[in-house]
Amino acid sequence: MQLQLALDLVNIPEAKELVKEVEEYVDIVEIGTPVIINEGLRAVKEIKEAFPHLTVLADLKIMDAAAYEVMKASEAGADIITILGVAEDMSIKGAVEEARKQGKKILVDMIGVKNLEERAKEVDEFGVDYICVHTGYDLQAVGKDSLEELHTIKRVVKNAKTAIAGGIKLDTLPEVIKAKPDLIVVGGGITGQKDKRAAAAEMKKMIQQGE
Ligand SMILES: O=C([C@H](O)CO)[C@H](O)[C@H](O)COP(=O)(O)O
Repeated sequence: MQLQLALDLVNIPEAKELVKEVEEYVDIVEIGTPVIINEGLRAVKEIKEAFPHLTVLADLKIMDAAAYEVMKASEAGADIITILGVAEDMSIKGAVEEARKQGKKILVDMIGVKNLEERAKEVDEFGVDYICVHTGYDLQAVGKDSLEELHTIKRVVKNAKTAIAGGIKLDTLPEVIKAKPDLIVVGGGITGQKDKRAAAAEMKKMIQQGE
């Protein structure tokens, strides 16, 4: 199980400070969609240059023009790029093909997918690297989480790695760990804490103990 730090509500200098604080405990650093909207792919480039040893994920949540956007994120230094599960099959296949050319990986974000079981099976056949269930900020605000959905993809996904994102905190992490996803994405559960390093260290310890 790997731990991904999601950076969403920061600018580039703040992102660098944050990564410096917790890098020892995280496996992947996500440059979140809001950061890319604010700063562009320059954020991916600067973080990869500052931390070349870390795996960097660009959370583009691609919906269209997939091959082109995967190419651009790859050029900026992203190791993993996200596309939406609700995108067209052609787009997801195009993203995978371009990622293979570039030596990168594709994570499919299943946010908003209505028939999760059916779509996860389909997307899994396209050769994607990760399938991620995700409760976005707007549904987190009304108390939703993705634990049930994680159990669903764990059951039906045969090839890709499984991942979960959305509102995971220290107190909800044990239930997530029990379901054994390959990747656990945490944003506010680390970045919103006073002692971010301690939160990341504790999460990493819990994940390692759960393996
Ligand atoms: O993808 C995300 C969200 O859509 C905003 O871009 C977050 O990175 C993801 O939800 C993880 O962050 P937390 O929910 O704060 O853990």
